[in-house]
Amino acid sequence: MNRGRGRIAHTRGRSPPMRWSPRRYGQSNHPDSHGPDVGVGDGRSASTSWRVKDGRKSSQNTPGDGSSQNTGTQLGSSNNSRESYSYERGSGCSNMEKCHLKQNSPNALGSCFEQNHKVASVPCIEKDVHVDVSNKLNTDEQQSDTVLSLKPADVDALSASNNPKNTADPKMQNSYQPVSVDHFDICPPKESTTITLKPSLLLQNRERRNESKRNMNPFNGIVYRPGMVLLKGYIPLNDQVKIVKKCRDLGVGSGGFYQPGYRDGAKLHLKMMCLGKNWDPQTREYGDSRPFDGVKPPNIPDEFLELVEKAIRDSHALIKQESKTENPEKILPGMSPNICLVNFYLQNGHLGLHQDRDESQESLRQGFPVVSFSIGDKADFLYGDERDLDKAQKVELESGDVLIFGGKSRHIFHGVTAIHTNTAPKLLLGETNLRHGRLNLTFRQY
Ligand SMILES: O=C(O)CCC(=O)C(=O)O
Ligand SMILES: [Fe+2]
Repeated sequence: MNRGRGRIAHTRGRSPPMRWSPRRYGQSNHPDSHGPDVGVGDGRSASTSWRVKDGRKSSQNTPGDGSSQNTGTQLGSSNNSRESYSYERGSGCSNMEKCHLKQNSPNALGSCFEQNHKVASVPCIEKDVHVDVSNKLNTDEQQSDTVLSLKPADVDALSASNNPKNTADPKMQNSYQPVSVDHFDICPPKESTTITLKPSLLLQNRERRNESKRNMNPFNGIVYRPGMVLLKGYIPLNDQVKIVKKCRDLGVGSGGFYQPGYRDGAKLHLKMMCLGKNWDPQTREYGDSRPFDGVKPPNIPDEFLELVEKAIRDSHALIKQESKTENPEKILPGMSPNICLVNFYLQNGHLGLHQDRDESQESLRQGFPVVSFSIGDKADFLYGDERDLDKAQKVELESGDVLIFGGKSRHIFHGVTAIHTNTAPKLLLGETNLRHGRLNLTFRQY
């Protein structure tokens, strides 16, 4: 599925205000509507830690009456940043015919979170626990190793444990949403039966020529606005390969990739792993370990930190040149990252417009930048001063690009609306076996 393609001309972020055309999204009335992005029942079970949410059975809701829905208004009432993702969640389940809960609403914003809307043949007891009986997997699901697989018996068991009467520990009743912690492999080993066609010699040569041109003639830097810089093609291919391999190894280990979700049960449409510190989407706080399994996130590899430092230095040189200022740090402060959020977007992955505001007050006040590495498939990155897609600008981020936003741009709303399948450099795929999708690393200083 390619939801974004062809909507808007790519104009390096200087595009006119965008218009989302609901009709292009089929039955959905909101652009951010999409299908599930978590694998469904392929027989492998995830090591999933289930905790009780609030003991209510969602089957008590009258289908379609909206009573089980969380609304953007509810979420929007808080100042916390990442919850704004939720505003961008779909307005309706794309599988309304089969969806047990029929959580749909004609209202455009935030009325339905498409919480992994798997269709259910048995009553679902949590909004995000649906069981797919359709046996229809989309491409992304087939690629995902992360599986929240529930059989009717599991649902019964969960239903029983979810009943407050059956819950031994009353404290558990307001505890964590289920988190799937099996380790998602961004570079799954090739199956012996898979025939991989090598990229044509012509294509490989073209990529090699581009790569050596790039090495001779460094990056192409663009200042989009004060404090926001894009370093096009900044990360050399061999460094991209190293980053992918490192993230792969860390991602399958302890503290590796998992399927994050919000407190209300909505899932982020990406896999995530934290380095340095843990960021918890359920509390939107940073901590030293992951609340759902107690694991301390791996350290940020030194090579990553060196690259961030260099990118900031080069951005300063660019700002100095463009703004004729002697003090580029005033426009884009430097920083020493101690957090790195690693996201992997499958083909239908995306991230709603949000601000990154969970770092310390001091960090935010100083405007310490977010430094973002893009690797793999291209993505449409949207940004603007308001949480409004119509007013956002778009920039296409490609493998090797580094985007930095700090200073006056630290609080931009930003998000990812589409991943362009099959656009990653073939050489990168050949060297790493990176799956289709996009790897994104954002570095911050707490
Ligand atoms: O994937 C991206 O480019 C942005 C990621 C992001 O905004 C985040 O992790 O907060
Ligand atoms: Fe962000």
